[in-house]
Amino acid sequence: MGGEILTVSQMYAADRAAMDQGVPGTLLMERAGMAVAREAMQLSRGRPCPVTVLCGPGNNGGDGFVAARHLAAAGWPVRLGLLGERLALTGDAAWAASQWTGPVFPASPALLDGADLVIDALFGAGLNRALDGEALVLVQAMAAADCLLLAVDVPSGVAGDDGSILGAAALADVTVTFFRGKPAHYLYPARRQCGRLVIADIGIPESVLSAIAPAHSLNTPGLWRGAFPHPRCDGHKYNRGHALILGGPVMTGAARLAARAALRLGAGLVTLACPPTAQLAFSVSLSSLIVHPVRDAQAFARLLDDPRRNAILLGPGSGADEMLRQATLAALSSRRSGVLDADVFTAFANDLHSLCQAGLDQRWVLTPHEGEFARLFGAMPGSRLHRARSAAAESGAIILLKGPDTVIAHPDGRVRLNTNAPPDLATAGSGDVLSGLILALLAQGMDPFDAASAGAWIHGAAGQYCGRGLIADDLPEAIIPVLKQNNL
Ligand SMILES: NC(=O)C1=CN([C@@H]2O[C@H](COP(=O)(O)OP(=O)(O)OC[C@H]3O[C@@H](n4cnc5c(N)ncnc54)[C@H](OP(=O)(O)O)[C@@H]3O)[C@@H](O)[C@H]2O)[C@@H](O)CC1
Ligand SMILES: Nc1ncnc2c1ncn2[C@@H]1O[C@H](COP(=O)(O)OP(=O)(O)O)[C@@H](O)[C@H]1O
Ligand SMILES: [K+]
Repeated sequence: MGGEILTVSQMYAADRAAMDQGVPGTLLMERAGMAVAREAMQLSRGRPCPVTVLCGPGNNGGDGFVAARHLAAAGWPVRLGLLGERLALTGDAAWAASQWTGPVFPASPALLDGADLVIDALFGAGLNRALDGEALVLVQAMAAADCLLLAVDVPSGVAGDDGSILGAAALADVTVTFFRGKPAHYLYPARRQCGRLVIADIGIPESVLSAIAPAHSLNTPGLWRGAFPHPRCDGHKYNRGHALILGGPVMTGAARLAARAALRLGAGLVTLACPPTAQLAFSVSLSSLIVHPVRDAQAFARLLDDPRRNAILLGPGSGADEMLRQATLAALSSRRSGVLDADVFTAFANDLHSLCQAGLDQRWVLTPHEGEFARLFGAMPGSRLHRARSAAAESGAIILLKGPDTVIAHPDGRVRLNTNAPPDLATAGSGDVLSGLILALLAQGMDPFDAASAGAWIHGAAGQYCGRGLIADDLPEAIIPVLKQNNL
């Protein structure tokens, strides 16, 4: 199954396209409900246990009716509660209810008493306003219940497109969705509420995707493996790229981490330009690093006269001063590619305009965390997905918005969501390693959107490899095993 991510309206379009190709809606719902029942049986380890299915007024509820029927047929004692009137059900959901021969109780928290497993089929893609009244009470009761919870499509209360929670959503053990994942399955806070995600095949033909042309996908190696740089057997260090990093006078660790990561990921040479006062600190840190003292931004700009220095990183530990501003503007006007990180966002706070005027475009990757993002782009409304997309469109650059659910956005509207990063990566200097990884790939000529994607994924994989107790210094050392294990 591909890593495309469908918005709610795209999922409805996929349903419609499947029906247009002759797959009846009732069959889609039957398969959806069967997939839910199958997971419910697995969750209860194949041993029949008391199940409560809470069904809502739409097709999510319809899936619940189908799942209830299959569970009951397989010997699970099922109680079914419906929010709303049975006679008010329409379409496929009405059909699904007609196939259920057991009693239909009014949905109420009391139905959860004695259940070992609850199936949350209240609302899925059709949630269009914040939960309140009875619906909110039911979701709160599920959240408080001491039993296994399986969510149909999404935990009810989750907004499918942006991962926000509209009022409340219970923490599911498993969420079963259909055909493809939706943004909420990968974006916090909703991602946490989903538990383990199962994507079930319900017979929607893959071919419907070509007309839908999803702009969002999971960041998987399949997207960029073919473009991943490898050393040529007849090559030399210069055709593996020469990366240039601007270090600063005080926080030298950040640029050192980035440099180490860039060397490990295959940049042929890495030059670190720094104030003369910091030369010693950089020189003793890494023998394979070229250290170049620069007194001012003009001296830094002169390093760009050598066209072999083909990728630039500014920001980590650079110091948010006028020198960084001028060096950044010089780098942008040199028509190279590169990464802007950390102090650049402070030096250009609320001044995206100057970066754009100097030549910011899609050869550049910006890697802010939330705080840095707000510094450069101001307080934008909306989800992280929406904001990263808007910022990419506004700046013309690749935006990699860091966090547990890193969003990588291209100005043309494409978005990749990176989901392999463990929380252990939330440690000082880990972002500097990430910018060094992306820098190395840019230096080796990789397309910037792919370089950002591959860098984020390898960063996550390195985090997983190190596991608990990792510090940022460990990450560059994990690059060799990560590359080996993943045939990169
Ligand atoms: N063939 C298919 O299409 C397939 C679809 N599939 C399944 O369908 C699901 C989508 O179904 P759906 O579109 O019917 O939406 P659903 O999530 O059931 O909710 C709609 C209802 O909820 C109500 N409502 C909304 N917000 C509310 C609130 N805050 N508080 C209270 N009520 C609220 C809303 O009321 P209204 O706004 O009309 O007043 C309406 O009655 C999808 O998630 C998947 O599980 C699968 O079977 C695969 C095949
Ligand atoms: N909870 C988390 N789960 C997974 N990854 C995380 C989490 N928190 C932070 N990260 C990742 O760790 C890195 C931290 O970067 P950053 O905040 O720039 O740190 P620093 O400035 O110290 O280098 C980013 O790549 C971010 O995506
Ligand atoms: K649900």
